[in-house]
Amino acid sequence: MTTDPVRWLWAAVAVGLWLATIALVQLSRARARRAAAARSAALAPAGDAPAVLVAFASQTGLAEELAWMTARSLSDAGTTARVAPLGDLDLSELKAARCVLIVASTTGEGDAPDALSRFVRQSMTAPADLTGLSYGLLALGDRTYADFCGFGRSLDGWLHRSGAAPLFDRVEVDDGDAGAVRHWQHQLGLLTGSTVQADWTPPAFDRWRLVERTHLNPGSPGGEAWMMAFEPLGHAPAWVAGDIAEIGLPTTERQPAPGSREYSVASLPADGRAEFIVRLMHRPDGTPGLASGWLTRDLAIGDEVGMRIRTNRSFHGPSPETPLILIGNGTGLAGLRAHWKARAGQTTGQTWLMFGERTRAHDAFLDTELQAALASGALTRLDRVFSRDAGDGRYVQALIAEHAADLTAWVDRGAAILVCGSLEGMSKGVHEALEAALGADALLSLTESGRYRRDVY
Ligand SMILES: Cc1cc2nc3c(=O)[nH]c(=O)nc-3n(C[C@H](O)[C@H](O)[C@H](O)COP(=O)(O)O)c2cc1C
Repeated sequence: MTTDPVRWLWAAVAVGLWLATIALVQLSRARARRAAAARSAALAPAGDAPAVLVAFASQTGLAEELAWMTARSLSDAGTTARVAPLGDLDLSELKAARCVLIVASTTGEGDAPDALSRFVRQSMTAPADLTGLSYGLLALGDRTYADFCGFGRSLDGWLHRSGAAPLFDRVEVDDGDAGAVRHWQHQLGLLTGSTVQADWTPPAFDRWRLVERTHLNPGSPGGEAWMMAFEPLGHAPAWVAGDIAEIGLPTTERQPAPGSREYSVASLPADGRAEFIVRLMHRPDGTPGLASGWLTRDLAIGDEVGMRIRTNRSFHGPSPETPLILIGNGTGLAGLRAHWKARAGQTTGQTWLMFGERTRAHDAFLDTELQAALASGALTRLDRVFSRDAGDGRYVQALIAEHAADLTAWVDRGAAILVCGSLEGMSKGVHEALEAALGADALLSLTESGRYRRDVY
């Protein structure tokens, strides 16, 4: 044993530090426990208070799917949850919820999903009084767009200005990034005090086999467009017109991480197959696009792919009696086709298709089928425009201007409008043409009542 007083002094200091560290750790653990308890209290339905609200703002269905997974996580941890579209809530309902978890995607150019247009106009133009409301926000976006998570961010700012208190920092998800989604799950775990988190991997992909591939536009000045048909091997899911398929990409050297691409489904379960229109894309160096090159070039008839079909509520059609105006360009014909097929053979309101592509000679996609649909009454009217044809040079929006009076009459009779195709150029041009034909207010109220819907990409 040492008798050196300096060593004794150092030993005493070391023991003191050690004790202080333990005390600090315990204090911070107690603080963390108190914070977790406070957050759980924010979640736990007090008395007969309603369940925790999980709200979603979704354009193509992913935010909705994640909202349901969030609710399931909460209920697995013993916290009752209810799911609602954010756009259907008014401010008093939101405030009364006291605790809301929101999954919000961004669409267009940093915009809110279409179903939120009324909410944005009526509720978000100025700060509201949401004091007493706690919220967690999962913002979905994609960094390849200029305004990453634009809507999620403005929603967060508005909630904050309205006096609502964030439970944790906004979680931003870039293109479905699994790490960010796990972070959201972790936050849910802290809220509910549950450490076990069910696996959130989305439903497994079903196996499908490529059975047919047809070149729709040989000789076109534009990129090749292919109609591709897949048959299910085993389980065949149910879906409706407007839904979206995710096709799994093979992992290769160029694509080491598993990925998927989304396509509008052009057929219905009754067809016994899932059909898509795929445009062969090229990268700046001229090589075929990763997914489109694989689908239209490398995949052979008989080859298998993994695929799952996702509900895309914001592009579902109206009731059969409602007159329907379908507007689109290029591969957007796929999403529209499922709609007129769904109305074939039913007593329906009239169905009018407006379609734009490059040349009549090479790009009159599915012409034989369109003529048959006209003959059978599945389509009642067809107008097409070909932008590269001599003396024409107009895009699909030109048809709206040209037939504005008829279009207005259809809308006055209750028609719904579905638009499918490219975001750049087409959807903006079509939107402006519809505003010019119908008036901005009328178009807004069509959006709000779900009679104007878009699936643009
Ligand atoms: C037409 C379109 C426009 C988009 N615009 C943006 C955007 O401006 N900013 C962004 O961060 N993400 C944008 N995204 C990416 C979406 O936010 C992302 O795909 C999200 O997961 C979609 O979720 P949802 O299925 O719930 O709508 C856009 C996606 C599409 C299809």
